[in-house]
Amino acid sequence: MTPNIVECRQVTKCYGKKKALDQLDIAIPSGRITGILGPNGCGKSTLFRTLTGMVRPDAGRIEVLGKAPGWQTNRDIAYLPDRARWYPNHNARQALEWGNSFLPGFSMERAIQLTNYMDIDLDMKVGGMSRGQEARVMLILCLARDVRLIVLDEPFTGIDVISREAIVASLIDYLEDSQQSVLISTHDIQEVEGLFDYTAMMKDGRAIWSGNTEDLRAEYGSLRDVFRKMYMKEWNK
Ligand SMILES: Nc1ncnc2c1ncn2[C@@H]1O[C@H](COP(=O)(O)OP(=O)(O)OP(=O)(O)O)[C@@H](O)[C@H]1O
Repeated sequence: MTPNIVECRQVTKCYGKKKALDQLDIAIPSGRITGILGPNGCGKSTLFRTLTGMVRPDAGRIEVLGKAPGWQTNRDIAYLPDRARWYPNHNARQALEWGNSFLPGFSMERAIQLTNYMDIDLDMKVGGMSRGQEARVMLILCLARDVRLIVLDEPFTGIDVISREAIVASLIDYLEDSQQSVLISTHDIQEVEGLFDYTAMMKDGRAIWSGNTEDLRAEYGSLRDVFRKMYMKEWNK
C-alpha cells in the first residue's frame, strides 16, 4: 500500500483552451493536515474535483487511497465543495439527521460533539445563520464521518477573522488525535498559518513547491511571505 494518500502524475485538465491543471505532479502523505495554497484560478478546485472523481483528467494518472478515484474511493472521502450551502429551511439538527441517514461512516454522536465544540445551536434554521455558522454546519457534516480522507475546498471563504480563528482552533483540537488525512484549499493563508503541517503551493495548474510546512518556513519565512513571493520571477520556473 502506498504511504501517500494522493498521488498525481502529469495530470492535465483543460476547459476549452484553458489548462486548469497542467502536467501536475503532486504526492500528499497520509495522516497530515495538508494545505493546498494558491491564488484564484490556479486549479485548486479542479484538483479536488479530479480527486473525488467528479472530473476526469484529459491526461495523467491519479491515485487516491491507492486507487483510481471513483466509487471505490468515495466511500472513504468526505468532500466539502467550494461554495457549498445547506437548505435554508432546515435547522442544524435536520442537516445532521440527513447526514446520518445518507453519508457513509457518519456518527451522530460525533456530530453532536462537534456542534458543542463549534458552538452551534441545533434548533437554529440554517437560513437564519451567519455565513460563519453555516460554514461550521457544512464542516461538521464532513468531520463527523469516519473516513480516511477529508477534502475541504475553501472552507473559510467569506468567514470573518474571529469566526475563522474559532473554527481553525476547533479543527486543530479535534484533529489532534485523529489518523485522518485532511486536504484544505485556500488562497487566503493569513488566518490558517498554524493549521497545515504539509503544504503544496500551486500556480497555473502546477505544483511549484510541496513539503513539510516547517521546511517551507525555514527556507522562505512565513507562509504569508512565501505566498507573496509566488508572484515574483523566482517562482516562474
Ligand atoms: N467548469 C469550468 N468551465 C470552464 N472553465 C473552468 C471551469 N472550472 C474551472 N475553470 C477554469 O479553470 C481555472 C482553474 O479554476 P479552479 O476553480 O480550479 O481554480 P481555483 O484555484 O480553485 O480558484 P479559486 O481560488 O478562485 O476558487 C480557472 O481559470 C477557471 O476559470
